[in-house]
Order: sequence, then structure tokens, then C-alpha cells
Amino acid sequence: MMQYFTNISGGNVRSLWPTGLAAILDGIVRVFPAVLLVDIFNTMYMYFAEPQFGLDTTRLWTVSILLFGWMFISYWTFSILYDKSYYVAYRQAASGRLELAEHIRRLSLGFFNRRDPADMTNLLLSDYTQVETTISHNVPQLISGIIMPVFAFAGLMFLDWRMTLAMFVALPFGLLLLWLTNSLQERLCENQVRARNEAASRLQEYLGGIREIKAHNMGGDRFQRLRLSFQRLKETSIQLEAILGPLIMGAMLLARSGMTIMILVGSYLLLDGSLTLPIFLLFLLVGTRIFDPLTAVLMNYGEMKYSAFSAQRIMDVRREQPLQGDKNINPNGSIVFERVTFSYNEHALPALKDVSFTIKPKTITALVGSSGSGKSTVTRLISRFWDVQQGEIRIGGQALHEADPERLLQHIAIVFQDVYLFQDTIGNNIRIGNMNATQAEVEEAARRACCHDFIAALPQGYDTPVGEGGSTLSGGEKQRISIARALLKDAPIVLLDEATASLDAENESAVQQAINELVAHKTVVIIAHRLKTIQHADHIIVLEQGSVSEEGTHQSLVLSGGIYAKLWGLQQNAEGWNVRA
Ligand SMILES: Nc1ncnc2c1ncn2[C@@H]1O[C@H](COP(=O)(O)OP(=O)(O)OP(=O)(O)O)[C@@H](O)[C@H]1O
Repeated sequence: MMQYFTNISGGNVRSLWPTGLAAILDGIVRVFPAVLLVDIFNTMYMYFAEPQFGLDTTRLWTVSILLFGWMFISYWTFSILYDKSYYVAYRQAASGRLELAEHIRRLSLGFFNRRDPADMTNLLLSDYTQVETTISHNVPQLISGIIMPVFAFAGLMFLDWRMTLAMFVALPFGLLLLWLTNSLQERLCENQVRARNEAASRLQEYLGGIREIKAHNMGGDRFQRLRLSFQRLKETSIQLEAILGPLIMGAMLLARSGMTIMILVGSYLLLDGSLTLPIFLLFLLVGTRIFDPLTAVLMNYGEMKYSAFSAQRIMDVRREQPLQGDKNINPNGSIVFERVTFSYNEHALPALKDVSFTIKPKTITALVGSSGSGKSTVTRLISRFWDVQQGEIRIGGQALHEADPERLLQHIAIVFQDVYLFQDTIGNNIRIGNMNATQAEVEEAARRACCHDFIAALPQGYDTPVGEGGSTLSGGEKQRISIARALLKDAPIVLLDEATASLDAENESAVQQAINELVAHKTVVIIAHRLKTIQHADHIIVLEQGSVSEEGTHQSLVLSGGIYAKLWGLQQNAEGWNVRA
């Protein structure tokens, strides 16, 4: 139970205290009117039994005023409970989501290799909503549903222990039924949540890949996957309700059967004169008051099981260790790879094997090699998106695995092969490079990256909104915007991954010029398939299947007659290729 509260509160059980206290107060206040009602009944009963003594109107008035007072107190406690539970729930969900999003940002990218993006969306939206509902509705009901019987039990035992035991005798059997079937319930909830996440992933895949699905006419196949996932969701949901429903109903009936037992016992005790009618009535009134919230707790039980699983999923991600390190690096020093071996996961072959090289400060180093040889992996490791398994990477003498990941990235500007633009204006997308940049600085960077003219020609200029992922711009336009970002960042280390890949011939030379500005006096690592673009690099490292096969300058590599020389020869010949019918 404690683990449950720890999980739903995101590890901060103290935040549930106000809700808990308000629910306890509410539970106590709700038992109170039964006592007053019995007192009214008792007064009336005495009057009809012995009319010669007259009606005790003072007592009747006092009790009625107390009942009125109780109405206000219960309104007050209920509004406290309402306020506290909703406030805590929504604050917890909002801050929890933000904290988790921030936590995820600090994790190694290896985490995303293991997790489906749609699963993460579900976690941040559905799972949190589930926990939110639990804190706002189920937890207060659980607490007041437990507190009321506990207080009532203690109070009623003083009045008549036989009736009290009769009232509660069946309750343990109801709870035992739930306890015995606990693992079955957990399995059912888990299956349903998994099926829900799978359906959401397939839906995201279907919508995200709609262009490919249309282009390759693969609607049937992909739709079948989507259909199967929704079918599985339907099956697991029905299974959950069909099994959990009768179980909870059974537990509820068992608990409530205590009332019947109590009425039977009470009738016999009344007959043999060892119980008075007012006390019997008191038990009847308190009994219905206790069993209603208790029934509500059991009704919510299924939902609480469900949220326990959601909370567990959230906690699992929160427990993922972010990249550690607090050392600052000297970005103007050399970047050294020393016997680095790295694989993306324990089952995959190493993407880099025993790789060693040095990138001197303020030089341009080009990474060359066939597709999959590990070029992008090198740049990802310099940015510390992952930590290496063997060997060491150092920048300015500082080992990267001890470096502060946030501060490290402040020293690095990256132009990715696949540019992602946020759903924001073009100006703000460039400003990501430097959030404090003025409009004039943004425009200057855009001019240098050869994108000012096309932006200025748009009706809203720099305020033009960009579709999610940059869907409203061409590949070349996106690429130039990302170069503008890098120019604005003005970081001492620049990583260019196929930066001119999606530019047309007309723009390429202009952007090449912009890149020349970007890389001036910087330590640059550039990946290029077209060797023509990097022939003037200070140093060229050739990778083959995750290992360094040769390195040197363009001249020395061409002369040595190795892989680079062959690639160079092939690309020279391919300059004038064309499509033949
Ligand atoms: N996120 C990833 N998860 C698992 N394996 C990956 C991941 N990224 C790359 N790899 C694998 O690591 C190896 C090296 O990939 P990398 O992207 O570094 O090659 P590359 O030389 O940059 O290729 P390209 O020129 O096609 O971009 C490949 O076998 C690739 O399949």
C-alpha cells in the first residue's frame, strides 16, 4: 500500500497529506449525524412510551441545531477535501509531466532506442491522467471509506460488541477475495495497458507514415496491423471488465452481507430484551452510512489497480539514471578518441570498434566512409548523446563521461542530416541557436546561411509559422535554417552531418560559402559523402565497418591508393551520370 502511494505521488508521499487529512476529517464528520438522528428518535420514543413525562423539546431543539451545524461543518470539510484533492492532483500531474519531460531530456539517447515514442506519449498523457483521477477521486474516497468504518467500529464496540462484530464479520472475507485474486487483477490491468499503448503506437505509425503508405499502396498491410492492435485492445478491455467486475461485485456483496447478519442478530437480541430499539436503530443508520463509502471504495478498486500500473510505469522512467558528470570541458582543446568501442545496445554489433584518432583544435576534420561505417556515431558520441562502453573520449583533456552534459552541448553547434523544425515561426526556429539573439542577429545569421531571401519573400517573413517537423518547407530550406541556427549559436565546436546533402546546385555553392564562415576558427567535424566538398579539409578520417581504415589529407590519401582513393576515383567518374531509358 505504501508503495502504491509512493508511486502515485511520484515519490513524494508528503504531497498527499493534505488530501489524506481532509478525507479523514470528512470521514469522521459523515458518521456524526447518525448519532444525532438516533438521539431525536430516542427522544420521540421516550415521549410515546411514557407520554406522562411530556416531550423533551429542549433536547429536540438542541439536537436539531446541532444537525444544522453539522450541515455547515460537512459543507466546510467537503469543500476542503474537494479543494485539496483537486489542487494536489492537478499540480502533481502538471509538474510531474514537466519534471518527467525534463528528466527524459537528460537521459542518454540509448533510452529512446529501447522505448517506443508513442509509448512515451502515452506515459506523459494517459498514464498521468489516470494518476490524476486517482489522486483527485479515488484516494479521498479510499481514505474516508476506510476511516469511517474504523471510527464507527471503535465507537460501536462500546455500545454493543455483539452487534458490532455481526456488522463487520463478513468484511474480511470480501477483502480476502480481493487479496487472493490480486495477481490476476494485476495481470489483467497490465495486459490492457500494454494493448492500449500498442494501439496508440500503431495509430501513430499509421498517421506518421501515411505518405509512404499511400506511395507504396500498402494500406491493407498497415491497416491490418492497426486493426489487430485495436482488436487486442477490445479483447483485453472486455476481459478486464468481465473478470474484475464480478470479483469486485462479489467482494462488495460479501462485505455488505454484514448488514443482513447484523439485522438478524439484532432481531434476536431485541426479542430476548438484551438490546434496546434506539441502539438497534443506531446500528442500522450507522451501518448504511459505513457501507456506502466502503462500497464506493470497492467500486473504485479496479481503477486504482489500473492507476497503480500507470504510476509504476511513470516511476520506472523516473528511476532511469540520467547522464552523470559535472566537469567543464575546454572546448578549444583537441578531441581525442582513445580505443573507443561502442554499440547502440548489448545485442547489436559494435558501431565503432577500437577507434582511436585525434581532432586538433581549430581544424576541419572530415569523416568519410560507406553508409553504416559509423560516421554519424562519432558525432553523436562527441555530443555525448551516448556514453561509450570501452575506451575514452576526451575534449581538451577532459574525459567526456565526467563532463556536464548540459554545459558540453553549449560548446557544440550541430547541423543534422535530418533537420527538425518546431511548430513555431521561422524566426524562433533560428533563434533556438541563441534564445537571446536580436531580430537583427537572426536576420544576419539567415543572410549568411543564404535563407534570408526566401524567408523575406514569404508574406509573414520571419513570423511565418512552420508546420510540425518543418513539413511546410523544402529539404533545402530546412537545411539552410538549421545552418542559420548553428551560425547564431557561434559555438567553438561545429559538427556537420551531411549539411549540404539536400541542397540544389545553385544553393550549394552559396551554402558552402556560409559553412566556410561557420567553420572559420572553429574545431569542425564534417561528414560528407561527396568528397569534393571536403577535399580541402585539414584532416580526413576514413571509417570502414566501425574502424579507422586510413587517415591523412586529401592529397596523401589519394596518393596512397587506398579506399579513399578508390572512392574519389568513383565519384570523379560519376560526376556526369544520367538516367538512361
Ligand atoms: N540509433 C541507433 N540504434 C541502433 N543502431 C544504430 C543507431 N544508429 C545507427 N546504428 C547502427 O550503427 C551503425 C553505424 O551507423 P552510423 O549512423 O554511424 O553510420 P553512418 O556511417 O553515419 O551511415 P550513413 O552514411 O548512412 O549516415 C550502423 O550499423 C547502424 O545501423
